[in-house]
Amino acid sequence: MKIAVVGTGYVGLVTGTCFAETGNQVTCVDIDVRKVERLQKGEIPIYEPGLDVLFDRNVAEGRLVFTTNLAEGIKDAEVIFLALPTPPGEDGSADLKYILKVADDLGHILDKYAVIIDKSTVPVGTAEKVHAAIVANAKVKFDVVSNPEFLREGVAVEDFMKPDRVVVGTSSEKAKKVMEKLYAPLVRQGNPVIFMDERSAEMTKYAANSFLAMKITFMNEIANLCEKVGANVDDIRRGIGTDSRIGKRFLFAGIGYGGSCFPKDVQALAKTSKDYNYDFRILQSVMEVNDDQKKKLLPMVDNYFGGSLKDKTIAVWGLAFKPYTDDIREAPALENINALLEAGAKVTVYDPEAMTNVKNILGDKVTFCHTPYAALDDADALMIFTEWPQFRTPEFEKMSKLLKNKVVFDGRNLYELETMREMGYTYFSIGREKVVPA
Ligand SMILES: NC(=O)c1ccc[n+]([C@@H]2O[C@H](COP(=O)([O-])OP(=O)(O)OC[C@H]3O[C@@H](n4cnc5c(N)ncnc54)[C@H](O)[C@@H]3O)[C@@H](O)[C@H]2O)c1
Ligand SMILES: O=c1ccn([C@@H]2O[C@H](COP(=O)(O)OP(=O)(O)O[C@H]3O[C@H](CO)[C@@H](O)[C@H](O)[C@H]3O)[C@@H](O)[C@H]2O)c(=O)[nH]1
Repeated sequence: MKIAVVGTGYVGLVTGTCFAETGNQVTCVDIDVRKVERLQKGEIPIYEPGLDVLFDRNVAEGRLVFTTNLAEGIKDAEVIFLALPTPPGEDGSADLKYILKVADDLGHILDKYAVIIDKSTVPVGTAEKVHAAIVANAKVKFDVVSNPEFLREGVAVEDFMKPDRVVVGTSSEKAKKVMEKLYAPLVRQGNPVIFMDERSAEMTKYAANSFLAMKITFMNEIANLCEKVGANVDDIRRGIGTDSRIGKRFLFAGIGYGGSCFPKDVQALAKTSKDYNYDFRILQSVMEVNDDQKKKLLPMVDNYFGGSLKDKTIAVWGLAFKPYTDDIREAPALENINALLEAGAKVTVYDPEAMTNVKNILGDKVTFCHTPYAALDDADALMIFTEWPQFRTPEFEKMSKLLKNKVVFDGRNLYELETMREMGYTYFSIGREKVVPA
């Protein structure tokens, strides 16, 4: 099949590469000239594990090409994916300007039937808006389908190639057949392609993300209560996660959810509810609790240092919003670093993949270090925001020699309380008792 993917970011590049891998001829289109130049040279602009192998193979075999020219990119395409940004507008709603601009362009240049696929996360009613924007100028027939994406960054290739399910919203039999053919190689193990109408497909995406954000937030509230009543949230997680009705995943309490999706999608669903005069109370609480959770460690640090962080040096491990990505959108680390800087602290940081992106925002306001240990040298305390595997079993003896105070503020519950006690650390984590040296 000949496929065009418009927007070559985290979703578009993974979508394009994976569909090339299943034998399709894919052209990825992006307006970012520098990005397209890098892709044409064989460079992947994002860090996404496993993507390079598929990318290299499909570029080498000529199934994956890149252009900045939309008309050239969609020439002869049977399907055209829109994998464009939908950032929050000022009122929290998803901003559709990128999608509707491309839809308008498509209306002028479509010269044969194609299925236009909304892959971006878009509010209910967007497929109709995209249809209207194209039809205003189109000389040919086309269908607009809603096909939300559920991949997670860091495991995007695996999620895309082996999806739990594929959701397709369409009222067109012709488009349905095209979508069945397209996804057949990815659902061979029996995972379903679930067909529904466009509005339900659009809503399914927001329901999934909001539910997961709520699940995490529930555990964060349990964690906060655990601290007060003297219980351990990790035990609670094991105790309830083994109930198959609850499930083991997405129950990890921590420093709040971040990333490019959960925060904006919960906000956008709340805005949709408001637009339809429905008071979606749980969503309001989820957003409020998560905002507080992200700042949770700061008063503990402040208290530890007697109410002033002026001239203290705080080492930070982990900048990305989660491990195995370089993405720092809505990363809890950033908000905390800014607060530390405002309070007069110096900050030294280490992250295996996300430092370049942070450098673009913070410049020389913080010190970037080449190893986790270099960040600890002469620091007054360590804060942890991302559970990169290399932070899980550090050399505690070495850490003790580098740090001025043996104190760790851990937003990801990486260490056993017993270990920290034995090593003589003061250790603050989430939803577990504070460890103080005997
Ligand atoms: N990142 C994820 O994990 C993820 C997962 C599922 C769904 N989504 C949704 O997918 C959509 C895309 O997200 P993303 O993270 O890939 O975004 P992104 O910002 O990484 O990529 C978007 C790309 O679109 C390009 N673009 C903007 N306007 C364009 C135009 N007129 N023509 C061509 N290209 C244009 C940008 O240059 C950029 O490269 C969003 O709606 C997001 O909510 C994201
Ligand atoms: O038990 C957990 C699981 C996750 N998180 C946090 O939740 C955020 C999101 O994590 P994750 O869902 O793994 O990453 P994303 O790549 O943002 O993926 C989410 O958002 C995507 C974009 O819509 C969807 O496609 C995915 O299905 C959905 O999981 C991160 O800050 C995590 O640290 C927790 O705090 N506890």
